[in-house]
Amino acid sequence: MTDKTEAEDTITNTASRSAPSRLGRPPGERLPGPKTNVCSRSYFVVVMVFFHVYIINVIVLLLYVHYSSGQEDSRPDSPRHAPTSDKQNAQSPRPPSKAPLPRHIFLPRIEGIRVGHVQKLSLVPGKVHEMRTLSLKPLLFEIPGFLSEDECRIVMQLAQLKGLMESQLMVQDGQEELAKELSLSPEEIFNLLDINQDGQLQLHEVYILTHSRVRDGIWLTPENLQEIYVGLNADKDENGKKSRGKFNLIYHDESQLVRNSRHTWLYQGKGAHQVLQDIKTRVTRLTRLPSKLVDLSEPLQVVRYEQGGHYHAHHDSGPFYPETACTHTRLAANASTPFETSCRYITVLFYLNSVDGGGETAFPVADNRTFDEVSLIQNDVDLMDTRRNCDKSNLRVKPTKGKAVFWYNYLSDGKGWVGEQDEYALHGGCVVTHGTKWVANKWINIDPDYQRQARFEQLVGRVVTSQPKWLWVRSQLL
Ligand SMILES: O=C(O)CCC(=O)C(=O)O
Ligand SMILES: [Fe+2]
Repeated sequence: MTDKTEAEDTITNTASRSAPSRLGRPPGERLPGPKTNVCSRSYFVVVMVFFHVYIINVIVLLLYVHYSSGQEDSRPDSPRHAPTSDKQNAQSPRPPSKAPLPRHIFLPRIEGIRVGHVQKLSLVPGKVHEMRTLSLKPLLFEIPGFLSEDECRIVMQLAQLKGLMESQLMVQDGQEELAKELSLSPEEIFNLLDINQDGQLQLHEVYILTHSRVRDGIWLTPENLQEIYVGLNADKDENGKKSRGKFNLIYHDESQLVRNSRHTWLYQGKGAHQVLQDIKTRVTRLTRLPSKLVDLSEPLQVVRYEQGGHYHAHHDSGPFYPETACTHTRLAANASTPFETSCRYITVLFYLNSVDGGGETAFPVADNRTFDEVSLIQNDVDLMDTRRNCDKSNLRVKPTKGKAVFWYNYLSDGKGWVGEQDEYALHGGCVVTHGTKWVANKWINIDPDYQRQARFEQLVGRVVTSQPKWLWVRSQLL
């Protein structure tokens, strides 16, 4: 070939230079004949084609990475659904927009089959756990030996090291301070409850009172309520003073607390004691939920009851209405909502020791045919009273070291997400008659409002690079 281009020349030269010894030719010597030129030209074309394709691929890839990360940074909600202005892009972090996020998670729910059904689980290498269905309403299971003896001991020791505080249900530090600062007299407290200020507590006010026993950390027995109510109505001249006196007694009696225990919180994320991280991993396997949901849930709560300690029946989660916000996702709530509740989809309760006497976990209405709130208190028998009426509960779980029980506090919405609160999930800790009782709670928080949960995850995902994963600066949950 005589009309060979400069490029071809370069290629043939390069080719000949690159393999002198194998071909047994001195460096710089050209391959003879036209066949060689044809070969080198096609070789050149093939190489160039590959080279260009490769370069184009790299450019396309770089452009894709550039644009997709830019979109994520600048659009907190959805790259496809929520285009934002440049001004918004300059601010970080920005409030979540209302654009709906596509659903990509469907929550698995373990089937109970029937009461007594046993399923084998592989949660830790070399060990098989057995999970037994305890009730279908609520969906409740027990797993003996979920924690080893060492794990129980370490969790209790870590809790002691951290220090346990008085569990005054729903009375937050700030409120205690506030109450002290206000130094309310029993009369003033009475007036606070007497909504219509007519000097009497009407049925609906008593109702609020009975329900506010959970809110205010005070437990009122049916007799107490009756005394207040009947007393007020019986003698119109005297009733005010009489009832207020009784109210005084009730309000200051410590044994009337909704809960009589001490507790602390143990962080389970990176850097935490290995046992705590292992427990979190095991819970993720047990519940089959995406690990992100478990990671973003509350820390482990460790509780210690002394002899005489109890926890009256309660729900770990509140009911959910459109205007209710979940405590854990309030960061992602668009507007301030009038009600806030803890949204604990699942409770995993671990028994860290075997209790000498009492201390069972009672489920007063488990597997009842129907749920009837009114029948919880009948003929002076208050099924929610775990100091007196645990023996009348439908189901009681004995605290045995290492055992875990877990249940769903919400029903499914039938579409793979969280539905309504399960009223049958009512439970409490029976009074400890001998010794002490140690338990730990792992709650898995999921917002029944999918959009809010997804926005919360997005927001937290962006903040965690510089801050600890757990954003409950001061938990309101007990
Ligand atoms: O102590 C128990 O058995 C129950 C504890 C409990 O329900 C709770 O801590 O929320
Ligand atoms: Fe509970």
